[in-house]
Amino acid sequence: MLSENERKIVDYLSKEPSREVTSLEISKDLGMDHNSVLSLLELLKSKGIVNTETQEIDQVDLTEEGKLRREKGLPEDILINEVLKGNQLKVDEIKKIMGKDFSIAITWAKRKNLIEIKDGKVVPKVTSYRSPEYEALIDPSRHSPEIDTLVSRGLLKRSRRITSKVSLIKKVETKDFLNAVTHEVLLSKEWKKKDFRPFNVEAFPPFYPVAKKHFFKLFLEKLKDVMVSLGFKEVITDYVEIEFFNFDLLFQPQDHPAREIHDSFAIEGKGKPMDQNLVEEVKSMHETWWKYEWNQEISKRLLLRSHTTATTARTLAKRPKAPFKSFTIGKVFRPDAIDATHILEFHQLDGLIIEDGFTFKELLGTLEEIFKGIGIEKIKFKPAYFPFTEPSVEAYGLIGRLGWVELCGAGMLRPEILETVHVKERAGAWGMGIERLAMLYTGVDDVRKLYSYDIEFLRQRKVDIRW
Ligand SMILES: N[C@@H](Cc1ccccc1)C(=O)O
Repeated sequence: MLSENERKIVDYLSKEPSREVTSLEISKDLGMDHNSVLSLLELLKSKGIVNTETQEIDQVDLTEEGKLRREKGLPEDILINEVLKGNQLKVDEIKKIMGKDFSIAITWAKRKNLIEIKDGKVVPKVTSYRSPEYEALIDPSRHSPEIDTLVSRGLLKRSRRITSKVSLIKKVETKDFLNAVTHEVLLSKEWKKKDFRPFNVEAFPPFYPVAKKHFFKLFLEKLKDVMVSLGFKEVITDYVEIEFFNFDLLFQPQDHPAREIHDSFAIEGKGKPMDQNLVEEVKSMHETWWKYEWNQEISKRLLLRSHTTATTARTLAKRPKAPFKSFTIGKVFRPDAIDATHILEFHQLDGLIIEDGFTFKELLGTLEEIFKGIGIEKIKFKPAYFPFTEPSVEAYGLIGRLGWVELCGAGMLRPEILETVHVKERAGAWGMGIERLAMLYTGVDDVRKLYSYDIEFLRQRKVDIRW
């Protein structure tokens, strides 16, 4: 049984059965894609209807640059024309006329001995010129010795193409089948005279992939779901931040190396004026405890936030009423050398809990709950240091064959911070990096792949979390 396209080819070949034709001719005459013709011929061959003989033919095609040169002319041709027209032009004048083609034009004109340069002037050595390569560029299918030169100049490229020589070896009745039961077919009673085309019920249907969300986006959304289900409210603030929220409000002194705990991307300009009462409170807190002169100008400097704890600082500045639970997930920016585990912009999740009598133990318990939410059952804590929390810890999770993996930094917000924002209750905070977790759950071994646009790669990704 022949398909409609197979039949078209057989019909075409049957017109002049003794003539040998090529797949390229079939493709051109029947208006079918050449690759489809090749695969249809393979089918016909396997059914013993045609014989094919594969040939490889060399062809040359114009490159993008070649197309341009064909339109505008070769640089040395343009140059020599200008020189002949302009009567001993200076090199500088030629430079102006030729623009960025100047050096290619001079190189080729000299190589071909068309010009010489004397006393800063370009002197022609011929009275007219048109390069033989240009003729070859107009019609690259003619085999001329210039083709090689054009290939080496990057104006033409060679490629090999597979074609087939085809001959019909079996006569087949190409029956005209009915494709469907239509109104006309019924009325004309055509169905009594002709057969219906049999369907191949074993053939695979074409694959139409259903669009889905980017797997990393999906991962971020799942994390949000966990936080929301634990009663945290989402807060979103901007990437461009003032040092006041990235550092000062978090009790990182301006003249202290702690300020350098994150190298950051500075941005030109200054931030808008802020709540001056809060500024005064922060100033006095820094000056009382760190004993230096706090400078408001420094706190106005702009940067790309280096941690999402800046969002927590902004939340605190609004003097939230306890009990209060918030989180943020967003990008942060730190200068670094990019490799499989480092990128300059990555995501963090920061959380904040304010509650009367909230304890350090409760903070650790909350973190355990969050990590359980994303399938990490075993967690341990190690003492750590952050300028804005005391006590501070780092949390580690036991993740499959990877062993203990660092998950986040956390601690009880320092009283110096809570006082400046007039929060009387106690507060816990934490910040965790997201990319590493996402890599663990999505089987990606290079952090850059989390941002991939490669459709094939993306189609194969799954977010594999039991939560
Ligand atoms: N901001 C810290 C993490 C952290 C947040 C909140 C409290 C304690 C630690 C970091 O980026 O490493």
